[in-house]
Amino acid sequence: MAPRYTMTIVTDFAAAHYLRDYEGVCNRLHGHNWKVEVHVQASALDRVGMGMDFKDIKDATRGLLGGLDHYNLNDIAPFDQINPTAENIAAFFYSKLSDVLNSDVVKVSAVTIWETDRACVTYTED
Ligand SMILES: Nc1nc2c(c(=O)[nH]1)N=C([C@H](O)[C@H](O)COP(=O)(O)OP(=O)(O)OP(=O)(O)O)CN2
Ligand SMILES: [Zn+2]
Repeated sequence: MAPRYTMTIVTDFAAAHYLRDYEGVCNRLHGHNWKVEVHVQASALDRVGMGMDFKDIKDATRGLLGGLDHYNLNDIAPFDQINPTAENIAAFFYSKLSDVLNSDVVKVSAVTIWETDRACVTYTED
């Protein structure tokens, strides 16, 4: 069996949003403290014995958060064009983090966005 290690970090950001074309109160401006879980898989360890340093995953994720934290997401690309749903936010993080973290042995495997304490979306790709 080939080894597989999954590293997970959790961070968060606060922002406002509203949902376009949505029947319900969420079509009005409101805010969330979104929790962002990033899962990264490695098929081998480095010389230290890590699949990927948590710090590197957090730094990459927080680099993206800086562009969202305390903004109205509807004002910020791509959410000025696509709805800032948890699904679209999860796909956004997955794509951006894959660009900077993926290598021959490491791959972003999933991003989970918790919109509230009781509701989340996980984005993965086959
Ligand atoms: N599949 C999705 N459903 C909903 C999303 C989403 O992104 N993906 N988003 C919303 C709204 O943004 C809303 O703010 C969150 O709704 P909800 O989970 O219902 O939040 P509440 O805390 O108000 O709900 P409770 O009933 O108090 O649990 C809606 N749906
Ligand atoms: Zn909302």
